[in-house]
Amino acid sequence: MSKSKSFGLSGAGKTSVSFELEAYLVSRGVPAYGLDGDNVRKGLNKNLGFSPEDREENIRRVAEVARLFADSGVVALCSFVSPFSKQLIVIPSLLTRNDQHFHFSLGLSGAGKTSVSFELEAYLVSRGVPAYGLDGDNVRKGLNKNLGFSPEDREENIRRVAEVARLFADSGVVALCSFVSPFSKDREMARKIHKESDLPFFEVFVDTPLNVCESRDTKGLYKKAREGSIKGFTGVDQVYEKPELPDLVVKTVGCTVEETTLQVVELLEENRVILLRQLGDFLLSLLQSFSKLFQFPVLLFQQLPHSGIINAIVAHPFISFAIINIPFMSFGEIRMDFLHKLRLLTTVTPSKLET
Ligand SMILES: Nc1ncnc2c1ncn2[C@@H]1O[C@H](COP(=O)(O)OS(=O)(=O)O)[C@@H](OP(=O)(O)O)[C@H]1O
Ligand SMILES: Nc1ncnc2c1ncn2[C@@H]1O[C@H](COP(=O)(O)OP(=O)(O)O)[C@@H](O)[C@H]1O
Repeated sequence: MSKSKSFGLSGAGKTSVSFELEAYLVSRGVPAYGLDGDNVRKGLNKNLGFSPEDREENIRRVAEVARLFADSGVVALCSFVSPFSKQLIVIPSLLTRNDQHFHFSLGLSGAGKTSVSFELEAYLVSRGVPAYGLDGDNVRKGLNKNLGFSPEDREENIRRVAEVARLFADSGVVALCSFVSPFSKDREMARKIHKESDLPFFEVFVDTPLNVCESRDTKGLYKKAREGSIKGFTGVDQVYEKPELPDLVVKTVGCTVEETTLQVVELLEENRVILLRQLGDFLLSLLQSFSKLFQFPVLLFQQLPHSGIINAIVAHPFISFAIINIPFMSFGEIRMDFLHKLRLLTTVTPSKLET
């Protein structure tokens, strides 16, 4: 996979080459996403103009976002008019496109946002759902390294994160964002950015009491804040506005990271971001009756929800191959789609299959 960044004069054809390349890569199963003036200057970099300083900041942010994409396994194809050329790292990946969505987890420092987000990312990726965690560690050290913790900087931090998450969602990767995000208006802005693009947005409040966060003091920052060597620390000398209507509230006291994560998984299942567990049961029972009837069904599966089911199917003596493309569909729609595909492959009528 070659590294890619196109530069040139406006109208030189950079964007169309990038689009062609994106389509080519995606059609061959290589996740790729084009970043250009259209999707970056209208969102993430809309507060930048065209002075030399702003152009430099524009490219710096693009390079940082491309790095995040590369880190998530998506080839970033950047088309910009710019004299500041920097090579972008591109990591080929076996991940496939999936439906878009954005998950925003917020809470005090030490609440458990990052732990839950990591666990959730691993859960989703292991099930073939491309996901990538954005947090203070990978964002504040790169894209947002020119921001601090004043209310204004926190607002800009969340705005940029929401814009980057929107790009991730647009590329087909679930963006899992863990930020303290102490101000309601900033969270509302993040929600609005997604709603305007018709992207699902879930706000998860990791509700861990301040005294617990403080006793965890995972980074030793509460101690410093109490001693006064850090100013404006959330929960100590800066306000934390509790979310009024989050999509989910999770607790972390008296339960493990896995248990807390499972509650978020359930939220995503309920909203059909990930497949319902019952789909697996349905497929297995259908396959069993199908193979009983015809001995050699030919089926090809894509994006199976649970690895246990894949193993059970692959191990099945009568099954060689299966096709199901499972996007953002309801259980009933998936069922219809499955039956339709089986009909194409055989002369079996759905009513026969259902018996
Ligand atoms: N003043 C102050 N207040 C709060 N947090 C501070 C501060 N200074 C540094 N840190 C560390 O930075 C992490 C929070 O960054 P965020 O980007 O999530 O903050 S915000 O959403 O812009 O409010 C947060 O990381 P987490 O512990 O992972 O939440 C802190 O470790
Ligand atoms: N159920 C739980 N969910 C999340 N974290 C938990 C849970 N129980 C204990 N913890 C611990 O709390 C700490 C949370 O730290 P971290 O995830 O870095 O928080 P944050 O990202 O909100 O600052 C970790 O040490 C983690 O192991």
